[in-house]
Order: sequence, then structure tokens, then C-alpha cells
Amino acid sequence: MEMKNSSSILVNKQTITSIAIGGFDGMHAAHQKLFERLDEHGAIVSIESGYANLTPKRYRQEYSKYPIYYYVLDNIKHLEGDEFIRLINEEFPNLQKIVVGFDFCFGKDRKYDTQNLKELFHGDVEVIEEYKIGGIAVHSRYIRYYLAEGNIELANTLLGKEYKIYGGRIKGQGLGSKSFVPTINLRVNEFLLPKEGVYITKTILNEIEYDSVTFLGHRVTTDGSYAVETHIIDENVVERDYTTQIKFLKRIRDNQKFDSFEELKKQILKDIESAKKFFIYGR
Ligand SMILES: Cc1cc2nc3c(=O)[nH]c(=O)nc-3n(C[C@H](O)[C@H](O)[C@H](O)COP(=O)(O)O)c2cc1C
Ligand SMILES: Nc1ncnc2c1ncn2[C@@H]1O[C@H](COP(=O)(O)OP(=O)(O)OP(=O)(O)O)[C@@H](O)[C@H]1O
Repeated sequence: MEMKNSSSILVNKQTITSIAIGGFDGMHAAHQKLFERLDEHGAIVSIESGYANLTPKRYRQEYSKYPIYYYVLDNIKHLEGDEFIRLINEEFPNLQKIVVGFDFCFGKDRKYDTQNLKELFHGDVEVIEEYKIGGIAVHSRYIRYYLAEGNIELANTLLGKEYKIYGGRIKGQGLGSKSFVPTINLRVNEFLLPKEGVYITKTILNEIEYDSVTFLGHRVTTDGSYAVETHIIDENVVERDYTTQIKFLKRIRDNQKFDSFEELKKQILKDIESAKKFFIYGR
């Protein structure tokens, strides 16, 4: 079923006949609505502001079959409207169609809008009206807000997929397997992390997806430092790969300070039990 994603490195820009333009951090449900309007020789033009933290640049291609071409905002933001269109036409000499959202702005001081785009581009311009789910407009900034609040389910609904982060494996305190349960400790640099607390997650390691629980936050019961730790449920996994992926499904509880290691351990075992129920009986 799944179509292989084309890499922009392998696709000749001459073959491109339609593009969608925007920032596209998140590659969320509304962005996908734009991509649906591309033809089979479509491409994504991603303008990099440097602030992407839902799908940082090098993780974005995973979420579309269309090749993504990146442009640095700082290099193009001084362009007047006609200069921007000239650049686009030079880059994609056979371009016939541009797809953007209702609020798309471009050029110097963001003073050009979709109306200007229609006037300046000699081809088809399709403007997508604001896409909402359950009355909530889908935008990266709202998804960031819901993640920061710990509202994973709503964030995932707006994303149209499970929020996923990538991290590199690091050494923990060495307490986990002795006093609690074994965990994989991660360093996460480029991704927005949801609110502190305990989450039901899936962990992808060595290309296999495991049921897991993940703790995000300051280890207030032990050394107080910030940690991202994931425990893989009912498996003894030998960690081969350095990179680990975590998909967030549901938030279980807040980060808590416990009076003893025994109490924390008891709670961790309860967390694992609720995660298991979730995986068996569904969401
Ligand atoms: C499911 C789970 C829940 C956790 N909940 C808390 C918590 O509420 N408060 C806390 O201080 N630490 C919590 N921790 C983190 C533990 O303190 C941590 O796993 C322990 O310090 C071992 O760390 P290490 O892997 O670096 O050795 C939790 C860990 C897991 C796996
Ligand atoms: N809810 C939406 N409905 C229709 N089009 C949208 C929607 N959100 C974004 N777009 C369009 O998708 C493209 C990429 O937009 P952009 O990267 O600014 O997304 P965004 O989610 O609105 O981001 P942010 O919340 O950071 O402003 C633009 O052409 C934009 O107009």
C-alpha cells in the first residue's frame, strides 16, 4: 500500500509541474490537504524559518511521497512579489500549478498574499480554505501548544498521526534496572518535548516498534536532572541502534516526587499496568 517517498535529491526539478508552498513544520493534517491537490509530478517547497521543532528539516520527508525542496527564509524574504515568482519559475521551469493555504503570505515584509500570487503567477493557483477538525483550526502553533499542555490526543488528531520524536541514546544514572525498571535514556535536541509526565508510547529501536512507557521531566525523586526515559514493556531489548524513536499516544500522569524509591517503583509498575491495558483494550 505505502508508496515510497521520493527524495528531492533524486528528482529533477524540470519534471515538477505543481508545488505546495509553506513552512510545513509538523506535516500535519492541513498540510496533507494541500498535498492532495498536487498532481503526480508534484513537489513541496518548504521555507525554512529555523524554528521547526515538530518535524525538523531532516525528518520531514518521511511524511510525504512528494519530494521536498528547502529554501532558507532569510535568503528569500527580501524579495518583492515578482522576484519571488521569477525565482520559483526559474527553479521549476515547467511549473503549472501552485497550491497554498488561505493565509499564505510571501515576499518582503510578508506584504504579498494569495490574491497577489494569482496575479503574478501565470498558471493555476489553488488556495485551500482553513482546514479544521472538530471546530479546531489545524496549525503547527496550536499543535505545539497542545503538546506543551500534555494534550497528546488532540495534538495527534490535528497532526493526523502520532507525534514522534527522535533521540540519541545516552547513559542514565544506572539506577533504573537496579532500583526501578530498565530504561533507555535519550538526548533529544531538535524536537519539541511534550509536558513533563508519564506517557503511553511506542518505541522504535533496531527498526522494531515496541509498546512502552516514557517518562519526561526532572527526576525529582532521584538526582533532579531532566530526563527522557523509556521503558520497553515485557521485552528485553538489546540496544543496537543509537537513534531511538518515540511515538506519543496518551498521557498517564504528572511528574511526582516520591518519599522513597519503593514508592516510585510501585507507581512505575502501576504505570506499566495501565499502559498494558491500553494496548490490549485499545484507546
Ligand atoms: C514509567 C516511569 C515513570 C517515572 N516516574 C517518575 C516520577 O514520577 N518521578 C521521578 O522523580 N522519576 C520518575 N521516573 C524516573 C526514575 O526516577 C528513573 O527511571 C530512575 O531515576 C532511573 O534513572 P536512570 O535510568 O537514569 O538510572 C519514572 C520512570 C519511568 C520509567
Ligand atoms: N489549517 C489550514 N488550512 C489550510 N491551509 C493551511 C492550514 N494551515 C496551514 N495551511 C497552509 O499550509 C502552508 C504551510 O503553512 P505553515 O507552515 O504556515 O503552517 P501552519 O500550520 O499554519 O504554521 P504556523 O501555525 O506556525 O503558522 C501554507 O500555504 C498555509 O497557508
